[in-house]
Amino acid sequence: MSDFILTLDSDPEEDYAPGPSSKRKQTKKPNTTVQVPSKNNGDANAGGEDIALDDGFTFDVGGGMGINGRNLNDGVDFWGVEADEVKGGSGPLNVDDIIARRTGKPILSHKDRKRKREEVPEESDEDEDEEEEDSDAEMSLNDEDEADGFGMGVASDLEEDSEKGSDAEEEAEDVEMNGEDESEQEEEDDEVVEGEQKDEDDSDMDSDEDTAQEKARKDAFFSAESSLPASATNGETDPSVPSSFSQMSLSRPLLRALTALGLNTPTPIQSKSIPLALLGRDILGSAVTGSGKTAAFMVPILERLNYREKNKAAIRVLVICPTRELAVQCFQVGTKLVEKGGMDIKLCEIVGGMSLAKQAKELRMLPDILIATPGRLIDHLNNTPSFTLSALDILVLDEADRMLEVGFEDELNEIIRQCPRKRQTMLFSATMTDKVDELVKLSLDRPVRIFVDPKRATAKNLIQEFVKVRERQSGGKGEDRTRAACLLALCKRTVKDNCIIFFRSKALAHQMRIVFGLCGLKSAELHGNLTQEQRLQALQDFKDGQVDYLLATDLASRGLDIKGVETVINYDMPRQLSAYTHRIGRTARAGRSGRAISLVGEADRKMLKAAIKQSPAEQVRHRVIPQDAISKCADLLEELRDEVSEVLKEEKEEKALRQADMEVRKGQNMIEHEDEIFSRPARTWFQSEKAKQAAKDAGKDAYAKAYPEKDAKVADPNKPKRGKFDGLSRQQARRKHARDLDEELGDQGNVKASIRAAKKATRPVKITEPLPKPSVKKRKTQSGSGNSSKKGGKKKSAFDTDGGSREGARAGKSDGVGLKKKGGKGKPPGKGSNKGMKGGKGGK
Ligand SMILES: Nc1ncnc2c1ncn2[C@@H]1O[C@H](COP(=O)(O)OP(=O)(O)OP(=O)(O)O)[C@@H](O)[C@H]1O
Repeated sequence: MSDFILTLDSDPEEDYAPGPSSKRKQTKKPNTTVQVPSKNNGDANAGGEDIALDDGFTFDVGGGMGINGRNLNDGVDFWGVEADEVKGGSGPLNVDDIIARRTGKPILSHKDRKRKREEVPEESDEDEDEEEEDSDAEMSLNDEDEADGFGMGVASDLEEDSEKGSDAEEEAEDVEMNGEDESEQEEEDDEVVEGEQKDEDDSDMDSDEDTAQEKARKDAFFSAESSLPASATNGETDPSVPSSFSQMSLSRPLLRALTALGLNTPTPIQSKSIPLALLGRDILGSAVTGSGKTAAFMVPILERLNYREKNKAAIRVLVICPTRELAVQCFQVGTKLVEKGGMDIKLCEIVGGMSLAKQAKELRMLPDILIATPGRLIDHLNNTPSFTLSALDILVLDEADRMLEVGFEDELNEIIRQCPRKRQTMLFSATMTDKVDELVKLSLDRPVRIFVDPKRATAKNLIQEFVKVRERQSGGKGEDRTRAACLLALCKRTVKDNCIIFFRSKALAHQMRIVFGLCGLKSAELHGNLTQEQRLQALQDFKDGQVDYLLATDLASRGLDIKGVETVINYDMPRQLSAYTHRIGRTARAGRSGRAISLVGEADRKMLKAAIKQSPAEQVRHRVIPQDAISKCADLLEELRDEVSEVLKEEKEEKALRQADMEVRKGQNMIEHEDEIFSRPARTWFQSEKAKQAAKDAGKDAYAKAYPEKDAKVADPNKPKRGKFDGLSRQQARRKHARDLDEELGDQGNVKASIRAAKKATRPVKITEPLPKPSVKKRKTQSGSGNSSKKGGKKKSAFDTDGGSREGARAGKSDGVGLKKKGGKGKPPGKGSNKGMKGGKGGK
């Protein structure tokens, strides 16, 4: 493999043009009525590591209540009150505004900066000078590093990489070897990851290695190829596989719609699955990302609906998607086809975060197709009267492997339970599982497996680059700091726009957005901690080219089809190969080109190997970012540290203000709409609170397994074990030692014990606080205070210090004050006092 991997050793490469005409359109913001987010957003990613910028960071979820005159609110859920009934609001909190306020400069997109330069040439010069100055300033900081020799070692190291780094496997080995001399903490991390990776190996990487038993089960479960029509069973080269939509005997309106949308020739997955789907067969479909799987199920659905009994309204098709964004996108594809074809088919999207009342109203109209996320669908199944799935003919699970994962399991079972047994079921994903155990629960009926080019996991025109991240590259400030510096260097020098950057945690994505803003890079974030409005806005801004970078969690990794995405950057490698495949699949879609750049650190080495293993060698590159660029960015990050904290602080304060404002408005709405709100029956859920919590915990566990905390504590075999005397006082330790010795010596134990006692008696006693020396007589009297109290004397408290038991307890020690040696009778110092106490008892 080594011969095929190119090394890119320099960064400024503006001329790199991943895709022809793939630029996103700069459009005016449309008035859209579609929304996004979800509770089940595939974004089980909360937590995870943070960069070292601010550990105590808490998230802003923004105001989010404001409608702000935008048309985004049609379906937004305000505790059941229609959106237009909610008044006021100040719009979502935008961290860019805070940054602009603090820096006094608006953050412009790459395109806007360019346009500004073109429009006002003089200003443009100024701007350019400014940028130059900035970089000069950074340069000088970097020079200091080089002057102290720090840069040299790393530079030589990188040169070494460049020479030998043409072999990606070697690269992985290299990372592995480097791990050996890392810190203790990192060794701990390694152990955690290795354990996890082993599991992943089982589930994710070796799925194609079936045992004979599993093969037999699959043969029994799946439809035999011979039972399929010739057109569907053979490969792409088979002339009987339809090579055009017109050969599929589709109705005119549908053909018209396909042509209008520019879908002239079916993709391989479409060629193979549409004819079978039209026959009503259950399908398990898999093809690389961006290969047109949505149309592969949407076209046969619409075609079959064209021939339905039109006088009988019913919900006939259900498409389930794991995220709201994906459901919305799927709804849009279906709606466009219906509109362009002028078909009489009603679609309805049922996703979380949108108005329940509005959705209930739409459900009552009995749309033909429902496109839903699981949680909201179940909510309606339980709480919207007369809504049922009893007339369902077709069930589609988009991103089916994700839907089969822990976290969605219970909800999926509940939905399947409510679907009629006799139905057509279609499952699609780029990383589709064909494990029978997972599929049986969907009660498929002899499904047909359509795995297009199963050996190919990624798109043909997708270049995958890997950047090695080493702690010492940022002056030993930690791997996270190096990662952040590498990312900044990449974005400042190479990837100027049309880029999605994936992060393992929401907090990290947010912090990096602030860093980007302070560096003048225009970005938006997309993850589950944002309000629906913020998520929708982020996606729209990115699609419109208003922002250059979309900083996202895995919420955005599946299914999203955003035209013009040229680069995907993995700030950190995901813990599952399927997640990696989906992330990088956001670029190089529908035959276009694209590239994925992954920052690979110590903990990522297994995933790196797996990623390389699943990709053709000619698509894999080793990228080297020049050390001086990394150092400059590391210094810049250090400089920005305080400012980032300040922005976070300001954001938190603003959020608190908005929260208070929101509460007031919420209260007002509650008063205004009290009757309506309280007249509704309480909503129910299919699970008990306990079961819901258990499912949640299972999801969390699965997440924790997939995303182990970096600093998770694991047993370190090198760590010295707890000593047998740890936690014991000196006296207790001596006694224990003596006991052990006695046990060891057996019969001789008594002799040794006497010797020890004699030795001990000759030891000087410690100097302690002098206490009044009580006379033995007095002690005796006091010790017998229990009796004396019976005789009418006041009972002494155990805490009284003027005698009594406490004094007695200390007497042994106080007796010896003044380095007085004890009498050589072998009596330990405390014994006298004990005796005194006993004497008291004896007085009873
Ligand atoms: N027959 C076709 N001809 C040209 N373009 C097509 C065709 N079918 C689909 N496309 C386009 O390909 C792009 C990707 O399609 P789609 O989102 O369905 O891919 P996918 O396989 O579902 O991807 P993922 O696995 O990431 O979910 C879309 O922009 C779509 O318009």
